[in-house]
Amino acid sequence: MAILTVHHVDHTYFSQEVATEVLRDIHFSVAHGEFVSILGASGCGKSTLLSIMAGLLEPTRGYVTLEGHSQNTSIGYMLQQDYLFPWKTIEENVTLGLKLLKYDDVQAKNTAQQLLQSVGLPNIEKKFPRQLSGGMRQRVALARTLAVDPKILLLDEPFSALDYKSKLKLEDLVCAMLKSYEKTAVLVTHDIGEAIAMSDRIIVMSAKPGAIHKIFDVPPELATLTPFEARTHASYGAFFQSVWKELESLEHSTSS
Ligand SMILES: Nc1ncnc2c1ncn2[C@@H]1O[C@H](COP(=O)(O)OP(=O)(O)OP(=O)(O)O)[C@@H](O)[C@H]1O
Repeated sequence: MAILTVHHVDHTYFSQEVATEVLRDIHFSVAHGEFVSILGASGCGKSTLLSIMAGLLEPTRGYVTLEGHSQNTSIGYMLQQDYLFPWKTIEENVTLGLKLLKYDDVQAKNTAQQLLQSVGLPNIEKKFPRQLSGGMRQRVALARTLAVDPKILLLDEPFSALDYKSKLKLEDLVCAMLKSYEKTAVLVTHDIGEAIAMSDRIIVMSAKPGAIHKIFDVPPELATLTPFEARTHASYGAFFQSVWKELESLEHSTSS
């Protein structure tokens, strides 16, 4: 069953009387528990689409539904930067959303402690973001996103600022957490390997204006593995090539 549907969305930015058509007729659904990646060239409108899905931006045409209703409560958003508040402790950062949801202090602290433990960061509640590495901060951001128990997580290149090893480790952690909390996710990325390793389906977007060019089902022998295992599986290379060719064909069609 579809948890989120993007219904024929168009978007045009208007600035200083210049109209830039960024998205055209984007239509797709994401099933409960599914992991979908959106892959496309820089500037093709991926972040714009994610902002529309999160309800942060009103599309020029079309709409988004969450479980059949016009959205947008219960969506978690995780970005390239962790956006932790530097003056708040890790515990305060993770419990912030829970406080807004009127959790009492003890409940909020327990939830934060549990989540920090599951992302491999026990005993850091009283520390401040500046005392943590980039990878640790993104793990805190993941705990904060999951704390409010969103129905769907929207991930906008959350690993791109990390070193390669931290990125691979966080990919595995995110997938494990999504599985254990039975969450649905949509990831925007430039990284074909990351999209293959993490997803069940990959949406390839063309540019100017951004449109859905092709949707790949990730072969089940890869989709059922952890991201790290998928990257080293025998069929990874051939599938990588198919996705790569599709992106290359788009580049040539726009540059010719
Ligand atoms: N607020 C805005 N006003 C006008 N144009 C904008 C605005 N935000 C984005 N754009 C333009 O819309 C297009 C799509 O931007 P968007 O950030 O959605 O693309 P993207 O695929 O996420 O890019 P990247 O992969 O580089 O992050 C770009 O040409 C960008 O310059």
